Parts: sequence; structure tokens; C-alpha cells
Amino acid sequence: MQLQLALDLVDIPEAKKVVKEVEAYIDIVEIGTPVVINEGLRAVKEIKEAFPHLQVLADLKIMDAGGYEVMKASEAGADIITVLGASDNSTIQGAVVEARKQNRKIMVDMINVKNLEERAQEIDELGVDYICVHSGYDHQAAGKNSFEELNSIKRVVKKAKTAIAGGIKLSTLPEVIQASPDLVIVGGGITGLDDKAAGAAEMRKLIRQG
Ligand SMILES: O=C([C@H](O)CO)[C@H](O)[C@H](O)COP(=O)(O)O
Repeated sequence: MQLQLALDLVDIPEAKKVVKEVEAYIDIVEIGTPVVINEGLRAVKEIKEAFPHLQVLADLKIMDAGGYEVMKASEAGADIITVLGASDNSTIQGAVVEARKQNRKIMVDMINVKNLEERAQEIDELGVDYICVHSGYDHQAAGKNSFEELNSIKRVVKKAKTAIAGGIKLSTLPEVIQASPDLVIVGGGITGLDDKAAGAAEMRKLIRQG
């Protein structure tokens, strides 16, 4: 099980500072959608250059023009790029074809997908690398999490790796670990801590213990 740090509410200098603090405990650093909106793909480029040993995920949440947008994120140095599960199959297929050409990976974000199991099964056949259940900020504010959804996709996804994101904290991590996703994504649960390194280290320890 791997740990991904999601950076959403920072600029590039702050992003570098946070990654420096926790780099020993994480596998993947996510340049979150708000950061890409504010800073562009330059944020992906700068983080990849500063931390070449970490995988960098560009959370573009692609909804159309899959091939083209994956190409641009790949040029910036992204190792993994996100596409929305709600998008058309042709978009996901275009993203996968381009990712294979560029030796990159595609994560499909199932945020707000209603027929979750059926759609996850369909997407699993498209050759994506990760399928991620996700409660976004707006759903989190209404008290929602994706722990049940993780169990649902674990039942039907046979090829892709599974991931979970949305409001995961040290206190809720054990429940997530029990469902054994391949990847746990944590943003505010680390970045909101005064001692980010200690929090990330504890998460890494729990994940290792399984
Ligand atoms: O993808 C995210 C969200 O939609 C904002 O872009 C976050 O990176 C993801 O939810 C993880 O962050 P936390 O919920 O703060 O753990």
C-alpha cells in the first residue's frame, strides 16, 4: 500500500517546503487541481525537478481531450494523470493510449459517479492503472466519506489498482487500511498538521503494519 500526499491549497514555494518535510514518508506527491488552476503545469514541472525520486501526480481531473491533456501533463513531468470516471469512454481510452506512449499512468477519479460498481467494472476494462473513490471537499463538508465505496470497487475491480481520497486523517486511516486499497491519498490530514513530518511518519508506520 502506497501513500500519496495531496497538495491543494499551496503555491509552488509552499509545495516544495511541505514535500521537503515529508518526502521520506510518501511515495507520490499530488499537484492538486486548485494548484494546477493557480500555477499551471509549471507546478508539476518544478516539483518533479526538485524531487525526481518521487512520483508526481497531476490532478487534472480530465473530462475531455484525454490524449492531448495527458500529453501536456507528461511533457511537464507528471508520472500519473487523473481523468474523471464520469467522462466518456473515448476520453479515458485516449488518455490511456497517450499514457502508454509516454510511459505514464492514468488514475480514474470516480468522484460523483452514481452507478459506481457498474462504471468501475467498465473502466477497469479500459486498461487504466488506478481507479480511485473520492469524496470531494463539497461532499466532505456534508459529512460524506468514501470508505464504503472503496469496499464496493474492491469487489469488482480486477485489473487496476484501487485508491481512496477525501478527508482521510490519522484517526480514520486504520479503517481505510482494513479495506486494503493499493493507494491512500491524504491532503489536509497531513498539510493541516503543525508537525507534518510526524503525522506523515505515523501514517507510513500504520500503512507498513497493514
Ligand atoms: O482531489 C482533491 C480535491 O478534489 C481538491 O482538488 C484532494 O486532493 C483530495 O480530496 C485529497 O485531499 P483531502 O480531502 O484534503 O485529503
